[in-house]
Amino acid sequence: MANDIIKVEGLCKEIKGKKIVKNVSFSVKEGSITGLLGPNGSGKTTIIRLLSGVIEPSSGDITVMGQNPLTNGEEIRKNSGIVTETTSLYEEMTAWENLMFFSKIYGVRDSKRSEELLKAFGMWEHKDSTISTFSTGMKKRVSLAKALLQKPRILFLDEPTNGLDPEGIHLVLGYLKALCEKEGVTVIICSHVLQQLEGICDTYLFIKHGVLMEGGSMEEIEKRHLRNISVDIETGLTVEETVFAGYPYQTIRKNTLRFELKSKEDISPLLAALLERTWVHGCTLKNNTLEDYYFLIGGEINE
Ligand SMILES: Nc1ncnc2c1ncn2[C@@H]1O[C@H](COP(=O)(O)OP(=O)(O)OP(=O)(O)O)[C@@H](O)[C@H]1O
Repeated sequence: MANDIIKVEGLCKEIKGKKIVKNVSFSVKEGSITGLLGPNGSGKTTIIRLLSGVIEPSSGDITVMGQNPLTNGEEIRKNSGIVTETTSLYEEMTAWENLMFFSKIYGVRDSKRSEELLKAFGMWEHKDSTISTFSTGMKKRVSLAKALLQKPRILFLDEPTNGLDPEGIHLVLGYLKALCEKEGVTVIICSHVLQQLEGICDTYLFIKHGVLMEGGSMEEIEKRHLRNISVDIETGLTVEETVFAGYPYQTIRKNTLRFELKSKEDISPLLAALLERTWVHGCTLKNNTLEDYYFLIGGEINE
């Protein structure tokens, strides 16, 4: 079992009399990918800044890699990579020159690391082009390579997919997940676009108005919150009723019925009953996405 690389207990941050982070507690396992999810202004960036020691908490305890960010922020930042919304690359230098420049600053002697990272993020063939000629997505990939140069133990990513097209998001998150798994990097990734992180993170933390509403793996969240489920089934069933085999349904479109079930355990007997009668070509759960849970839990929270 991996150890906790980040521990946060009763964290509060007030800025100019406004409570931004409210009594937040969580821990992060080394080598895991954690998604900090919430709408604009919910406090995600503030939490990242508190963890990396850029700002001080009003109260509460934080331990990152066994250190207190307040007193050992420098040490934490030395062992972390960070990608914020601004790229922090030199626009008039090439991708390669940027990585060579930052390698020198970080004390990374072997240029093989830059080569390996540019290849991992699909940027090797563009290494000699200047950053100013790159699209947002290409800049983002070089920024990620830069953040990973010194083999950080923790990678903080603040909205890393902003400005990327759907294909770019898929590629960048895919590369990132593979690389971090290989190198055992712990990743904290902030996003307000919940669907993008579905399937990427080991743990999800839902933030709303500075409050941590829920935290856990997708399975844990599902177990705690999935009550009734909606399932769309593509089938040839044509009976003019609203209940089949004891399960209520409505017709969504030709050959697609939406069943309302009490639990996932109902899916197999329902499909078996349908298959006895006719064909079934597909079955999709409709209300178990991250976003569904976020809104379900957000609606339940009583601040
Ligand atoms: N230095 C500051 N002074 C005043 N208010 C601040 C400051 N920093 C953050 N805030 C406020 O704190 C709240 C949370 O901001 P934060 O940037 O942490 O949210 P976020 O969840 O990262 O949002 P986004 O998704 O837009 O990046 C916002 O209402 C913001 O206006």
